[in-house]
Amino acid sequence: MRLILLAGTSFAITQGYVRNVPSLIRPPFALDLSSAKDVWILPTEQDVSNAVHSIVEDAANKAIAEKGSFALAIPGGSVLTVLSSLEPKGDWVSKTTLAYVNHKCVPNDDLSSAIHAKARNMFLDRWGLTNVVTLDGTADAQAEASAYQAKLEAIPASVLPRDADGFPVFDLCLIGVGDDGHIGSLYPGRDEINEASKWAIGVEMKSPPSISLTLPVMQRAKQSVVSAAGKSDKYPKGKASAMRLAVDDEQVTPAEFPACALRGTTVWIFDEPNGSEMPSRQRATLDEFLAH
Ligand SMILES: O=C1O[C@H](COP(=O)(O)O)[C@@H](O)[C@H](O)[C@H]1O
Repeated sequence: MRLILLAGTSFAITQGYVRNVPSLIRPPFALDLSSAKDVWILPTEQDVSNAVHSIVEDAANKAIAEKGSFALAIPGGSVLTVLSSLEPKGDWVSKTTLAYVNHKCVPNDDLSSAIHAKARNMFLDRWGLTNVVTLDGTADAQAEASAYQAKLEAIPASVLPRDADGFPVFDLCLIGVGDDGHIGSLYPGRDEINEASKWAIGVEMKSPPSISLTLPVMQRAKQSVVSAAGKSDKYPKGKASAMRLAVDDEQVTPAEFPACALRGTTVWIFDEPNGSEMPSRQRATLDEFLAH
């Protein structure tokens, strides 16, 4: 892909298409909208869960070996269920700083809608992970987003490194995707996906509102992962069509389907049903994934 910068507007040329991508690109990050390269379709939901567990532990061990700490960002939804069956090995938990990719602006102990309350209940308390960047628990999304960014900025760069553009670089970012293509709380058809300088933003689309990490932060994680496996009450048919749009459809834009903006930077892991609309994609066993 080639990038042409013209009078403050960026055009990405991908596979013969010219796309107008206003202010989304903050060098040196190119928005690569060609098909995602790092896509794994594993046989079962359990395989996907095991693959994510392995990624978390490997990323933690590697980060701790390199810099003595592990900076992890997690979303809500099905990823919480995946993490709830992880039994941490070794002592990486005590060296982990956890942040949320997105979070509703509600009190942190609200078990019905606070990701933090759910995560505590499902695994954080059991793991003993207490070093968590939480919201203040108000309903003011803009103030919460500013405060969240300030809390992230206060984390030393030895724990949460910054890149050359000043953005934080999480060791691992697990990113939730909805079947409308939203990532974190960056929804289709809204301006938030274009945010190119803040680390966290307020999203007042639903009630209660949310905060979300921004696309540049998601893109800059050392490693980022989107997983989709099984079905849920929200997605009784799974997310097969959405995942195909996310990784393979070269016509969709981030404005229409934000998840496609992660193609160049993210590892995508699906079970067979959620990968079923990608018949030409290679299949792998869990062992092959773990050995790669
Ligand atoms: O709306 C949301 O959905 C995503 C995806 O949820 P999932 O249950 O389908 O994995 C979630 O990650 C995010 O936190 C939530 O706000």
